[in-house]
Amino acid sequence: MNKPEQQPPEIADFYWMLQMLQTVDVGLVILERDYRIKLWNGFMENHSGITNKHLIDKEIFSVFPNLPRTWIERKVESVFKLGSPAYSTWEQRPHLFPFKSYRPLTGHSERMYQNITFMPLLDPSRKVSQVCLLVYDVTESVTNKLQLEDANIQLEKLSRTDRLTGLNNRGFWEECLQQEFRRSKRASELGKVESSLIIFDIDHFKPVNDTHGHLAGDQVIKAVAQCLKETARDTDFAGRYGGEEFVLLLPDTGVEGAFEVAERLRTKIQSLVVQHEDLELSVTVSLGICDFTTDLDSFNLWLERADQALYHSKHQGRNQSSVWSKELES
Ligand SMILES: Nc1nc2c(ncn2[C@@H]2O[C@H](COP(=O)(O)OP(=O)(O)OP(=O)(O)O)[C@@H](O)[C@H]2O)c(=O)[nH]1
Repeated sequence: MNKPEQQPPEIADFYWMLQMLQTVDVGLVILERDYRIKLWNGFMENHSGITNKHLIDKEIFSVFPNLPRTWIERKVESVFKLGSPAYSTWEQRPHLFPFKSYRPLTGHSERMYQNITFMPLLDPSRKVSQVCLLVYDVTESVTNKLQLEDANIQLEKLSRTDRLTGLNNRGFWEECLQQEFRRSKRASELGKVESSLIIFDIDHFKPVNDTHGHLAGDQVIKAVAQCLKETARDTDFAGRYGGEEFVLLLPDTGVEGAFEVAERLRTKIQSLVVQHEDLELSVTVSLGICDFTTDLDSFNLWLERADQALYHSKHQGRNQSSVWSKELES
């Protein structure tokens, strides 16, 4: 009987190590001092579609001309020079090798996210003779992280948005008002500040609900909100303050400008025709305006004064705009 051929222990070790390098779920690329490829393991073969034997001894930039050469050279040269590893995370560079992402869970991400380590490999005299690039596929954890961030952004947006109208809700809008109040207070110490507030309310809204139902009322609220969105500038802050009460904060706008905006809003809403089933509904609004003045000691007082002006409009017959003045103080 033939005895199985015995191999010297070093050769056997070499084989199992080679198999491990080939099958490990991390990309391994070994580069010589002159950037020739010495190893391109199974992971790299599978994801690039190019086998080790086509790449071996070829200069990496000649086979992958789209690689960021200057960046790689900077990393590799530092490893040769200092003898210590260098790193790159997906946050700095999402990928080095543009491999497709195949993971079913993360199907929406087109490319594999990669963390890269550049490892020095030492020869027997302890000199760095080669550099090994370890390519980690971090797509799954990155995608989870990005999805979580997306969800948080959506949640934050939802938490400050009014469901029915899509306007800023009362809580978030009040935060904006507080901030604008603080900004105006600070700026007023240095010079003149202009900033105004409009609050308005749909006239006789209760009968709309009572006669035509809540859904009809909701349609009217949505249409008024749309007018408000169309009238406000990008730098203004529009919000739904309560049921049929709306607010508009106008930074860098004096009382004359705010009055003009209020009147534009009022006439626009007056000419609205809201379609609900076979009904055509029209409404008007009453508005109150108050500009920032240095005697205001809180944002609440600013709001209160605008509200006093709004009630003046109501008492004067509705469908009109009023500017706050001392005489309106109750
Ligand atoms: N459809 C609908 N109605 C709402 C909503 N929020 C508040 N309301 C209604 O709005 C009405 C407000 O009525 P009032 O405060 O009496 O005011 P008004 O009838 O507009 O009278 P004036 O403001 O004095 O002109 C109430 O009937 C509320 O039920 C909402 O989201 N949808």
